[in-house]
Amino acid sequence: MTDGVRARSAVLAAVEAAFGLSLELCVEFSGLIGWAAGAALGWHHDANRYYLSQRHMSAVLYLNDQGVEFGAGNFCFQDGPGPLRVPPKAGRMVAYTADARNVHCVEEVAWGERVTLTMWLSLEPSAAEDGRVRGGAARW
Ligand SMILES: O=C(O)CCC(=O)C(=O)O
Ligand SMILES: [Fe+2]
Repeated sequence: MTDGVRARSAVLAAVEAAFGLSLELCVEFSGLIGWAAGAALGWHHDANRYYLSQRHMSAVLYLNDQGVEFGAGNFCFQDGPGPLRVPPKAGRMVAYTADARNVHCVEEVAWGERVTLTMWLSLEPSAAEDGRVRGGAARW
C-alpha cells in the first residue's frame, strides 16, 4: 500500500470516527493538490452546485508546513465572531460537513507550494470514486 493510499484510508477512518459515521462513508473524490504562490479560494461551501449534492463531508489533510515550505495560505471558517483561521501544518486535518453550515476560504499562498490531500466523502455508496479509479474495489 502506498503512503498516499494509506493516508486516504486514514482520513476516511478519522472522519467516520469523529462524526460517528463508522463504515457509512465512501470516498467520492480524493486528490493530491499543490497550491502555487498566488493561489487562493474565496468564501464557499463544498456542495454549492447541484452536481455536488452527493458530497456530505469534506476533509483536508495538510502535507507540508506553513512558514517552512510555503507562506500564508491559511484555511478559514467564516462562522463565529470572526473568521477562524487554521494554519496548515504537516499532519493537521480539517474536516467539516460539506453543506452551507461550513462556509470557508483559503487565503492566498504568498510563496512556495502548499500541498494537501483533499477528500470529499459521501453517504451514498453509488458516489464512490473507487470503481472509477481502482477497478471496483469497494473499500481500501
Ligand atoms: O485546502 C484547503 O485548506 C481547503 C480547500 C477547499 O476549501 C476546497 O478545495 O474546496
Ligand atoms: Fe472548500
